[in-house]
Amino acid sequence: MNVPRVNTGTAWASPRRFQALAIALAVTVLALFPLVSDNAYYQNMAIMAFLLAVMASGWNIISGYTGYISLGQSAFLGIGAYTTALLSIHLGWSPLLAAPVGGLTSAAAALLLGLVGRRTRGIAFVIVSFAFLEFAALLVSNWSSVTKGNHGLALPLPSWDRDLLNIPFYYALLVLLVLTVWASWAIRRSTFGIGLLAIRDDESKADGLGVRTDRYKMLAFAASALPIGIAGGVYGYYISFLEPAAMFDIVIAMQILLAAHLGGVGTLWGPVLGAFLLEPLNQFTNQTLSGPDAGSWRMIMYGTLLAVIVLFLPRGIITESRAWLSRRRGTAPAARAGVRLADVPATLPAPSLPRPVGELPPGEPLLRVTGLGKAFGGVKAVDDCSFTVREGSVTGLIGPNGSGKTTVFNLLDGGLGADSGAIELAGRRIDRLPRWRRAHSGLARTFQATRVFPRLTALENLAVPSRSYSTRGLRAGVFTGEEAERAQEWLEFVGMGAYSHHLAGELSYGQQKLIELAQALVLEPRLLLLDEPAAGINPALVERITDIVRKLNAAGTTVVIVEHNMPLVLSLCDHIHVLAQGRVIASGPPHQIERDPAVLDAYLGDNQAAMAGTTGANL
Ligand SMILES: Nc1ncnc2c1ncn2[C@@H]1O[C@H](COP(=O)(O)OP(=O)(O)OP(=O)(O)O)[C@@H](O)[C@H]1O
Repeated sequence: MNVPRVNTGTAWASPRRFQALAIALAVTVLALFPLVSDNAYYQNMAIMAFLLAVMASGWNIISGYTGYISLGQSAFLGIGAYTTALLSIHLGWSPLLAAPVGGLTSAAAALLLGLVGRRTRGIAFVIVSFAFLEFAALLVSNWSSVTKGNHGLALPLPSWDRDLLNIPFYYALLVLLVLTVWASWAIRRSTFGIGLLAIRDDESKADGLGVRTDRYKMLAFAASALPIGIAGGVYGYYISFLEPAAMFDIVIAMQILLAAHLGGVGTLWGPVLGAFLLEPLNQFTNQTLSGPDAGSWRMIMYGTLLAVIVLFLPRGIITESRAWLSRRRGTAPAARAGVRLADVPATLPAPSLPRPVGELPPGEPLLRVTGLGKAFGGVKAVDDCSFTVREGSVTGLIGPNGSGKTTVFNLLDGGLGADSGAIELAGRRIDRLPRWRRAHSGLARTFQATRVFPRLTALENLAVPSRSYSTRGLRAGVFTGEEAERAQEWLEFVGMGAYSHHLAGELSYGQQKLIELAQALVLEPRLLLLDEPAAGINPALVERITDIVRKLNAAGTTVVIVEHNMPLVLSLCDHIHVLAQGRVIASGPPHQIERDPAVLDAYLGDNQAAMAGTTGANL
């Protein structure tokens, strides 16, 4: 099965080809420039532009791809520079050879910041990253026995022929820039990169789909700091004198942010373009602003510029111009509003995995929940809750609003930790397993309020839960490989095959529900938890989802449904558990449950007569 491709125009004039030509031309011009001109001013400007581009591209990996906005990334420039300087001063290493060690030291330091990133997100992380920069500056200032503190540290002067001037620095940083952009491209095209983008859009959801988010983030932090640290080593050698105030400067962090936002955060070339556009301005301010207030004026200027960009060019030059071009050329995926979805195919995509957990002992339920408890402050949302789910069944979990159904799902999939009780899947305790491992143990779920990754395409959404998903799966070509084809098959199974290249955030609520369902199915779960699959969608879509559930069940998937739509529950489920105040008050087949006095009482209090006429309605 082929993944549909977006029309990118005639081959000879396609934007992709135009972009490749422009890049090749720019790299050639930059590579030849020092050979045809010995203008030191422009060479210096290019060196500084390369430096900023490397830093902005590195920043883009953790902040653009992964969504952890860091104000501390310039600390890695300083760490790389100081490591390089100390190695060259004390061990006599050539600074250009010591610079990669500076990069590795920065990557190691980034892991420390990453440890904080395991627990902190959003604005709190921005503040922590800024504190990290300040901490690094203070450490270097005060550790004078090693760093010479505020007196500064002098590096050896270049040993090469004076006629070569700055050419070795120029090429060292140009090569580093090319490598950084290449690494950035390879990451973006890998399953690892898709995982980072998923973390950016919804980290806890990515976790629930089997992405090892902690490990991914740590790797992203290290990958982001490595090139910046190497660049720091080269830059330190270039300026030959290091001072903490200059090397750990918040103004550099601002420039990185500004370059990335100007070009386009999260894009491959945006940070590079932004750096090249910003550098002339940096040079201008260096020449015109001097004196003790120069730093403050620069901050005011960069801050204002950032505000202007965020207001008038929020997605940056690259993304805005791409959107404009595709509107003009009509290459955006065609709007499909109101288009009828394709029928659900008669058969499921062929399974690609062996059963994730062992065969069940005879008589053993697939899911056994025993004495589960969860309290939020004084509210006992789930209280000594016990039930089982038979393999091959479609089991309903119903109950009045606030009875704890969603909390039970959250405890099952590991989104919440239980206060007490045990959960066994196929005879194996899973309640102490991390969330991603539960997803890989055969458990998948959908959410009451649908959660897709809005800035990923439908197909990329389905690449996130790929089973081979691990850092070992770091490779390019996710869009054309076997995984993309399987993802496409699942999209087609739910009727969304024609939408593979649409951004999930631009699809309708019902379509997003189907994408989320397909996403869960890519995991090939043994137990599928559906939280209100029929809520907020039209009857035709309810019928489609019912059809899908029946087909999945016929193929061997066990399903647990939380739903208020009673006709759906009664027609689809072969067994029902009723929750009230966090515990199971009744269990049985649908015909028994709909007449159970305890159930009627839980839903409607004493007004049981009214209930007699409502079994066909939503509860
Ligand atoms: N994160 C939370 N913090 C505090 N209280 C919570 C939290 N999540 C759930 N609760 C409380 O736990 C109880 C059970 O909520 P839950 O969402 O599990 O019920 P539900 O049966 O799924 O309800 P509904 O049918 O309305 O979706 C409610 O009283 C709710 O307010």
